[in-house]
Amino acid sequence: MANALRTVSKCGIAGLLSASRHGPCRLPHLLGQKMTNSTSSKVKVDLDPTTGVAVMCMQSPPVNSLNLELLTEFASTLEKLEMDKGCRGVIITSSVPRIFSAGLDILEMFRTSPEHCADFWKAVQEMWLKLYGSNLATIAAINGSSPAGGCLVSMACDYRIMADNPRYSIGLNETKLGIVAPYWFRDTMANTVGHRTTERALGLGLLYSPQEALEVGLVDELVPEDQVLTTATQTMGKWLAIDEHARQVTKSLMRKPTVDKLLFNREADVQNFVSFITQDSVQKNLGMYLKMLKSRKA
Ligand SMILES: CCCCCCC/C=C/C(=O)SCCNC(=O)CCNC(=O)[C@H](O)C(C)(C)COP(=O)(O)OP(=O)(O)OC[C@H]1O[C@@H](n2cnc3c(N)ncnc32)[C@H](O)[C@@H]1OP(=O)(O)O
Repeated sequence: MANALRTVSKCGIAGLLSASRHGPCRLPHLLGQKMTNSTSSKVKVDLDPTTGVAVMCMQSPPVNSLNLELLTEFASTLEKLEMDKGCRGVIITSSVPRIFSAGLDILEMFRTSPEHCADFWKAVQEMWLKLYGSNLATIAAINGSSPAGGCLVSMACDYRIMADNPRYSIGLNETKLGIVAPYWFRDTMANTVGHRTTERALGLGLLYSPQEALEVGLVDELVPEDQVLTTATQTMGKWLAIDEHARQVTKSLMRKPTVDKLLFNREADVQNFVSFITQDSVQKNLGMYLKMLKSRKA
């Protein structure tokens, strides 16, 4: 048990699981690597060595849609931070004005090959496993709209602070696209807001205003737009003031069953996604939704 808990503190919940199934946690070469002010194409990361807090900023205009590239970079950045002994907490935010993330990039699932869909879905799984199973304290600084996959990223954090701007929205709106949020999206939401609220939200494909999201517990706090990041930084101090080992093990106890469900069924989940998304009727729905997005501009 003591060994297992030590492994948790290095690798997060997913790391513990990979340790128990495949030997010691992966990517030992990343241990000790320092990341300060590194800039990559779609995720900028700033690690403050004095506080141990990193800010991961999605910077993929126009809408931070989660395509294969952004998802891969997101997951690998998080993995490096996880392995960095100088990092204890991560704040996730966006540099794109008015948008946190538009969710999964629909173009990755529309008229692409089954092989591409499978690779894309593996990247979505990987991002969620790393974030939801992270040992780091994680805060979403939601400084814009956050539909579907954007909402998933937010919910996978330990705490959510959203800009109090009624023009922004957040929620799992998949049914509005004629698609179905998979069970691990649903579980993440149910763990956040409870079963009944999730049932209604998913069934109706609800996108909540910040005030509504606060009321149902989808976000924890609303602040004026220009204070989202500073509030996230202050709040992180509270999470990091808790004994690290106690916080990490408690987080693992809360999240491990949900992480395990996907971790032990990844391949079946990929197959399920590919066979669903490649159906003609689903492709037609995605095509219509894309058309609708474009026609709103005109
Ligand atoms: C068994 C498994 C089943 C499958 C499970 C699949 C789970 C899926 C999860 C998802 O995340 S699906 C994606 C859901 N996302 C949305 O519904 C958001 C759609 N976008 C918007 O509502 C708006 O774009 C916005 C985010 C509110 C921003 O509005 P704004 O007016 O600022 O920008 P737009 O002019 O609308 O968009 C600019 C540009 O970007 C394109 N775009 C927007 N969102 C996406 C997206 N998610 N994927 C791909 N492309 C997107 C939009 O079409 C515009 O393109 P152009 O017209 O400039 O070419």
